[in-house]
Order: sequence, then C-alpha cells, then structure tokens
Amino acid sequence: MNSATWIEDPAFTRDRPFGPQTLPYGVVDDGSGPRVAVRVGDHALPLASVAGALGELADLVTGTSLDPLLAASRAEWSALRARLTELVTSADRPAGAELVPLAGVRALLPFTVADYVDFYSSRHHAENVGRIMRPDSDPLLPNWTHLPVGYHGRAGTVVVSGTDVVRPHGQRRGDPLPKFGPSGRLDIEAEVGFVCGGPVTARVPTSDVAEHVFGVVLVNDWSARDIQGWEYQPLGPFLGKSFATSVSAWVTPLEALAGARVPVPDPGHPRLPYLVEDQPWGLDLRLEVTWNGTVVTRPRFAHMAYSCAQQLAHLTVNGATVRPGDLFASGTVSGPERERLGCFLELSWGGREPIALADGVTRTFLEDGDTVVITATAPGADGSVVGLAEVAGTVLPADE
Ligand SMILES: O=C(O)/C=C/C(=O)CC(=O)CC(=O)O
Ligand SMILES: [Ca+2]
Ligand SMILES: [Mg+2]
Repeated sequence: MNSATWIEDPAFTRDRPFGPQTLPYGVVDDGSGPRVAVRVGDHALPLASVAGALGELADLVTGTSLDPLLAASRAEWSALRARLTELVTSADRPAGAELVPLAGVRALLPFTVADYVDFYSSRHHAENVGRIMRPDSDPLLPNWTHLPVGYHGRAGTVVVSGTDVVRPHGQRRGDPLPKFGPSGRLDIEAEVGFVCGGPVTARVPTSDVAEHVFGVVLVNDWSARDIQGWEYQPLGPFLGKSFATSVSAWVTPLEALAGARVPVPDPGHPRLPYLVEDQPWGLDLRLEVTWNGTVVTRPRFAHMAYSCAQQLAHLTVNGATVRPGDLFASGTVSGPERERLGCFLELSWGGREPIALADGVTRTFLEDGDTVVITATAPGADGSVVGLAEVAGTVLPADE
C-alpha cells in the first residue's frame, strides 16, 4: 500500500495493475476537450493540471494527443516518468492537480497511428492456422523460423477500445461463383501492440529498441475468416482484417515492463546477426480474453518466438524508417495448450468445436451484440503487478 500518497483511490496500490508502478498515458475528455493524462487506479490525472510541476517537460504532455511525447526521446520519456512517479507518490497534492474518475470520461485514441504492421510471431498460432486453413501442406513455411513474418495493415482503421465494430461485408468462397455479403466467420485476435517514437531511423539494431518503442497496448485484430480465406493467397491478409483493429486507450510505457523481460524461446538454429539480442526483450505478459463475460482463454506472451526488438530490427533492416506513431502488433498470442489459444478460429478448431460461454450458451464465431474484452498484467518490481489497459469492442450488425 502507498497510504502516504495524496491520491485516494483504492485501485492505486502496487498490488493493483494501475498503481504507481504502471502510470500509462492516454487522452481523456470529460466534456472540457481532450487532455493528455496518466491513469492512476480508476482515475485520470490530466497533465495540464500539473504542468507547473513538470518544468520544460510540460510541453510534451499539455496538448490533445500523445504525438509530441512520442516524438521526444527516450531520455525525456524517462525523465517525465520519474517526475510523475514523484508527483503521484508524494503526500501532498500538487497545486492545481485534478483527478477525474474514469467512469466520467471518454478515453480517446491517444496518438495518431502512422504506419501499422502486424506480425505472425506465435509458432503455435501459425501452426494451428496452417493446419486449419491449409491441411494438405506443411503448417510452417521454411522462412518462418528465420524471420518474423508480417504484413503492412491499415493505420486509418485502428480504433480505440470501446469503439463498436460493424460486421464487415465481403467476398467469400462459393461454388461455382464467389458469394458476397456480411461475414459469417467474424473472429478476434488477441495481440500485443508496440507504439513507436523517438527519432526517425532505419536499421534499428535490437539493442536500440527502447529508443524507438515508447510503450505497449493490447490489440484486437478483428478478422473475418471467410473473407480472409478466399482473398489471402498469394499476397496475404487484406480486407478480412482492415475494417477495424482495436487498441487499448492507455499506453503502458516500455520502461514499466522492465521486470517482465524474459528471453524468447531458442529457435534451435543460428540467427542472422541482425536478429540476435544482447539482452532479452521477450515479455512475460499474461493475457485474458473475456467473451460476453466468460473468460475463454489466457494466452501467455512469453510463448512468442520473436521479441519486439527482433520485430523492429527486421522491419527496418532494409532501410525502411520507423517514425513516431508507428504501431506494430505481435501477431496472435497463442500457446501450446487449448486454454492459451489467441483466436476463436483456433479455439473452435475452424468452427468445428463449439466454445462454451455462460448459461449453456455456445459459440464458434462472433454473433451480433457479442462483446470481447482483452486484459493483461505483467510482473513488476518488488512483487508489484503492472497492467496493460483493456481493449474492448462490441459487434454491431452489418450495414444494410
Ligand atoms: O496463416 C495465415 O494464412 C494467416 C494467419 C493470420 O490470420 C495471421 C495474422 O493476422 C497474424 C497474426 O495475428 O498472427
Ligand atoms: Ca493479427
Ligand atoms: Mg486489423
């Protein structure tokens, strides 16, 4: 407990996900317009209200989005976090500090999403999807164990947690002609997203990841499996995944996850030098996926085969630059056991095995009105728990 702090919120303790060890950044609107804030328990602390205590760093966080903060440097991110930690753990309320209950604010998409990339770094997910979608081929292609496979997605349809998702229309396989209409196989993908910042740079070595990854969000990569299954060869996912990608409203600083770092699993063969890490950048994040109130799976990010450092090194190794606001997602987080699978395509094994929700209700894919919430925690320093804020969304019926 930190009973000495001026912040009176029972959720603002080190054993709760949004205690002083986490301090994620977001943008809230309580009716007076968007303001950058840090989350303290179940309250938001708008940073404009403590600008006087932030000195020159105030300029980074007194606007209406996180964009100026993302464009700053790792040294500034660290200095701001240290200063905010002092402010929220002090006994006296800083002059002017406002605390707004989260229940009374709208949390907005906190930064301008620049480029969006989605990787495919769970071996379990890749093998399962291969078995389900391509039963007559090897589940993994030979490149998979040598590079983090990914594709460029659609930045403009990244939406904040709480945004409803309209069931997409599209083409799907038909005999003899393709059919068109609302997707009948709407799915989720539980993923972790990395929010980039710092100087615009190409060829980011794995050792520089913390200069370019500001923080972490949870991602739901909504996926229409029937649209995807018909369109995706040979160029990869396209309209089956570009209609909506949901992200948490709060960005947990990478620095808050220092206690969660773990090595990625050994690939069992040599790595090309640009993918070798001098320090481990895997993360022990424990996800939980709730479908209409029932927890249906608990994926573990520590099972992922590539780290954010390897993904960013790969993404930029050809000379492509990373810039503030770029978002890259890990790929669906699936583990070896059924209770750790990261999408309903796998959990229902291609729609063949119903998934039990509460009260005898079963599902294979999403129905209109269904709500999915993904949350996660990670081990913090000294036995504390660090939170990644939820990403939630409800499916609305397809447009007429
Ligand atoms: O194997 C395939 O054909 C496609 C699989 C996916 O749906 C991949 C995707 O979006 C990446 C991921 O989330 O792991
Ligand atoms: Ca995905
Ligand atoms: Mg998407």
